[in-house]
Amino acid sequence: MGRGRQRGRSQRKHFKESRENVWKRPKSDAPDNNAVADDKPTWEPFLTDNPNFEEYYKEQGIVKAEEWDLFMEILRKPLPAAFRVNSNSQFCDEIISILENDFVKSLQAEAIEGGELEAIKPLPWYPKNLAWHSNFSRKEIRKNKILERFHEFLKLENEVGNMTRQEAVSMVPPLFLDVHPDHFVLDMCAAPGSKTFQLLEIIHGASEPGTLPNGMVVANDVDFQRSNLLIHQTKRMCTANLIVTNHEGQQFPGCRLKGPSDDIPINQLSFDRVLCDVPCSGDGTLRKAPDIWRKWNSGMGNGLHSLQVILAMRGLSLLKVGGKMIYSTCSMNPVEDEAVVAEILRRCGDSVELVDVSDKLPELIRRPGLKTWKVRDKGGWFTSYKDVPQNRRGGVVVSMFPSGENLKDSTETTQENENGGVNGSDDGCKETDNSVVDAIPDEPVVEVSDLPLERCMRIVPHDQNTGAFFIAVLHKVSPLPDFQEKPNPRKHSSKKNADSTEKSPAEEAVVIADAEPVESPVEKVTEADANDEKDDSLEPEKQNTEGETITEEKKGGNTNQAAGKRKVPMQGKWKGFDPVVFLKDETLIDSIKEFYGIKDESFPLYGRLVTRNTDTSSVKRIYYVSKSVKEVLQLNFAVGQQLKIASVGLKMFERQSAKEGSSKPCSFRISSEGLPVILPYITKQVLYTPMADFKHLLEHKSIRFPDFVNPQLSQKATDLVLGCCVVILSDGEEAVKVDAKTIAISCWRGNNSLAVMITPADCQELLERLAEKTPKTEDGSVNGSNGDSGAMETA
Ligand SMILES: C[S@@+](CC[C@H](N)C(=O)[O-])C[C@H]1O[C@@H](n2cnc3c(N)ncnc32)[C@H](O)[C@@H]1O
Repeated sequence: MGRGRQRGRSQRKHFKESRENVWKRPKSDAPDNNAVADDKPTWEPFLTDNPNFEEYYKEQGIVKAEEWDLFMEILRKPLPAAFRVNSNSQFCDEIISILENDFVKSLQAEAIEGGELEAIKPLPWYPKNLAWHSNFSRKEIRKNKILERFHEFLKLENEVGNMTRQEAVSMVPPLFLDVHPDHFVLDMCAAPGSKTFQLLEIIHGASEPGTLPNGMVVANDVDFQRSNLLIHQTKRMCTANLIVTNHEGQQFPGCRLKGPSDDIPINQLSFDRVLCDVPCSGDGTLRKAPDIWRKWNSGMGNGLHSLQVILAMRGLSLLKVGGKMIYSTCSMNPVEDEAVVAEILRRCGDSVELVDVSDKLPELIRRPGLKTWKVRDKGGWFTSYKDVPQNRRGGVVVSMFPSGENLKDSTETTQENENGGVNGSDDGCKETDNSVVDAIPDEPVVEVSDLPLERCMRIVPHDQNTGAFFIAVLHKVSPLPDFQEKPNPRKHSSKKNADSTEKSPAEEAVVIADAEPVESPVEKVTEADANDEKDDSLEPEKQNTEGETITEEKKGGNTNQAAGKRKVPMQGKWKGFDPVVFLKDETLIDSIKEFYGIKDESFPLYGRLVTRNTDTSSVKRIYYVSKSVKEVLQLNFAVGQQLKIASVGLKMFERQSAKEGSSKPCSFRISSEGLPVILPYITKQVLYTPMADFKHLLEHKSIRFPDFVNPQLSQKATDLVLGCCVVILSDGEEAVKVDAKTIAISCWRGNNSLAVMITPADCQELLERLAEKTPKTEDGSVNGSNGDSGAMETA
């Protein structure tokens, strides 16, 4: 059975930031206030004008003068929807085939009606026809009756993890990162997680069923609520190779052990690949988030520049020598793009190169990075830092300019200004030979960078009917200058309080712009939801003699709980975060192994199971972690829990609820999320079921033992021990070898019946896939289901 699907998510909640009416706004927002006040909110299209925006980008020469009108025309049009098929899904080929053979044709008439030649088509630059562009906006797909079947298809496949709706240009950065399955990858600003999902797909790309890659992804985001979107997003992918953390990227801990340790294979946290997809003004997403038209001003980009520089610098310092990092934004603004890349190249000297990737993905139309640009603030335009009056130097910093130098006073010793930008070139950085055209004293100068910034890429909307994006590929060729390796001091914090949810206007715009899930039922997230082992009181952790923070597991009752008080969860020094605890309770682990017939040599459980509760007796969920994640967790314990972990591993076992009943030998059932990974190793509690009974089970959610179509199955089902079992679709009732195409579901063997333990969406999706596999009879009906529900008993 393949990965990339999750059957049985519980507690689905709806994402409150619904983006319905994205192209409408309340009339009260309109500058024309002549509208009569009315209790009823009235809606009108968003304004798609902003003179400041136009003036800014004309002046920057972002596109040639003759292209300007087309650039603006396309920017004002709603963004066509794009989506990706999950390459790890066991139904990947089937989904692509449905797109190619069904929807390409069936939607064409509607596309022609709208003046387009094609309704949907694969993005030519994305490998293996996995990514698709549609000529309909998201709103059209939602509202147009003729597109209803397509809409339902997208919704369902997105929900079960077979597809992801993602803006086309946002799919680009992971493709340039050159990730391999054994890489340790850091996604520094990861929420809501569409690129993390892509990175995980690549990491898992070559794995056989039941095997895990050697690599892993650490997905980090400072914003707790957005991290929960990310957790939800990546749950749709069956992965034990992910840690989600919640740090300011510029402070991301290096977890460096002071001395070598025989027990811990790695002695610091460093990465082969880093994705630094920074917070930005987001004007590349104007077509998707037209409210940015109203909010946009040049201060948004200026205000983020210094944070972007220090995020990128921290990314590079966490990168291994020989590793690669992508710096990307969904902004067109050179102050957030080329100026940041230029500054990090200056700071890193010869240790980092900007990679020329012009020969990669030739079908992707992009433009070279700019070599010259200007800086604007309320005071006007500046072509050089020397022209910036003293009273504007708080907001405009020298690193925003192409030379990165205060040309007039370049010999002066200058200091970091309050925004964290660096004045002058005496910050220990290599001097660059940026040229200055027309550098006559007191005359306006045009600075042109001599750094190879043309190697950066800018994707503009009118080249291929997309949003805009900026991407730079960096290669660390040697250690950074010493002083650049350390995390940035707190004064560079992006927020006063790292855990605060307060946002600058620009960050707010980002949140709106890239909160990808629109109508998908993404969980509404709260801190309590994320730490949803609410009943679990937690033991304070103890320090062992080597300074290791340890959490003790107790076999007895929970004394804190007895006291009737819920303590604030505590993960080492991190308040509000449940602890991460390696499960060491041998009795419990042995009972699981015995019940499902798992041999530890083939599928190690010891050392690979973690919980979020110090008290084993009240653990509700047990997570499985890959060897790579285990090693990072060990290192993290050894360095005093520097990582603030929001989520880790793959939910593998869940305590049976009272509703399900109890199974004496083992009180943990296999979670649908974890099933694909453990399936090849389960030798007990398995029922091999031919198509007719398998479909019957999915259709009716439960079968009473006498009602199996195949009478031998009645006996085999009765022979299972009361409790969780796994039903595998097979040709007969005999065991089959599990492979990537094996279809299996978690079930519950009750007193008199067998019941599925997967969500209705998962049931529906499986039934649709199976209908495609089932030969049709002459009258066109589908074979393999007896259509007779019989009397059912729920678990
Ligand atoms: C452009 S979005 C990232 C989009 C994401 N890479 C994706 O593809 O889904 C930028 C993210 O940076 C986060 N962020 C803002 N400041 C940050 C900081 N100092 N450290 C880490 N993340 C930060 C925001 O919460 C936001 O989720």
